[in-house]
Amino acid sequence: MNKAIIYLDNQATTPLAPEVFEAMVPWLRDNFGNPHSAHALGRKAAAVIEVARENILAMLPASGDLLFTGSATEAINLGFGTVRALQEAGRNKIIVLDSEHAAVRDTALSYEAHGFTVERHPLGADGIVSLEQLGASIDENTALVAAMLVNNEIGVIQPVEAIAALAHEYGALMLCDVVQGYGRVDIPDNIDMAAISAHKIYGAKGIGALWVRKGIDLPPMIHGGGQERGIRSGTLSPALCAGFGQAAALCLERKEIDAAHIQELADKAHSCFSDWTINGSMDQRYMGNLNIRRDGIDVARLMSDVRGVAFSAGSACASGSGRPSHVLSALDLEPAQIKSSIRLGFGRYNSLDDVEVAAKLINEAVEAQLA
Ligand SMILES: Cc1ncc(COP(=O)(O)O)c(C=O)c1O
Repeated sequence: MNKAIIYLDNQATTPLAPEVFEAMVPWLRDNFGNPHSAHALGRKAAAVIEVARENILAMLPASGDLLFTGSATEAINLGFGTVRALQEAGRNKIIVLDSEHAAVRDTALSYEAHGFTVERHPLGADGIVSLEQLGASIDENTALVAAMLVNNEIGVIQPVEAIAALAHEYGALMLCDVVQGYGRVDIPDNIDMAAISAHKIYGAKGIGALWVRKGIDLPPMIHGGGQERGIRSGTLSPALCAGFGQAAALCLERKEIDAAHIQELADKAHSCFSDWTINGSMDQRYMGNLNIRRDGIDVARLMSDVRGVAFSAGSACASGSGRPSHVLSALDLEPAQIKSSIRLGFGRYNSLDDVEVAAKLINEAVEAQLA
């Protein structure tokens, strides 16, 4: 691991776990069979993919299938395909929370061109959706409600189980982006689809998956050789799948250890950054995410002054766009407060020392700015 830089950006991506690397190597170096070939080499590769699938399914609701994709973004795009059949049944409304990742928000918006109305549902000042307000928006025209489990920018946990129940009351489907929550926060049993990504759970980039409840009509997205039940054709990478499966198995095995470690890092960070204000709910949050603000600071300057710490100014996906974070805007923060916010993301491989040293560097640079 690169120790020259203290890595506190674990929502953008996580380092590869050493065990994941070990699980992938044989499938890159020695076992090159096409998993879709019928001979012994192919069957061996197919078998490792099925073991990976089972390992990933262990932390998802029972009674569903897992389709491998190239990323969570692709999985979300795939899942949205379900609205087509619902449109034929007269449903033409999609509801997404205002804090959804661009993968959900922009996919939803792309359906406006196909006759759907897309509602971006507002949040409370703590970043959590009001179930009462959401319930009033869902109706018999609603095809799909999409809500994320853990927010990538501010770490708040949405009441996904209750959201799915509301969607079901009106016969709508519920898609949950569990990218930041999988392996860390329990996933409710009543959702209909879930998108996950290996590189957020100490796996490799380039692979994600869509979990879909049995019986849901999911139209094919990529046509070709008929892999992944004919829905997502293309030769799977046994190495990426094996790594993803190992990453999931490790998350399950280490769930309590990792959670305790993250809590310890968060406690340390909360005391080191006591002069800052936390953005988003303190009660419903994943502790590995700390989005904080300090009035009057220039975050771009802070990031260039503190080069020894990898952290983020808002969402990594939005950074560089020059636009204010849509999630922080949804919290009703002033533009100046949004501009003075940073995101620190703690992970399995961070130490208390990392947090302490990073906090010292960041706080010193801030004091110099404010002096
Ligand atoms: C909440 C959330 N959803 C979706 C994605 C997209 O994941 P991927 O990089 O696998 O496409 C991300 C990645 O930043 C994310 O944080």
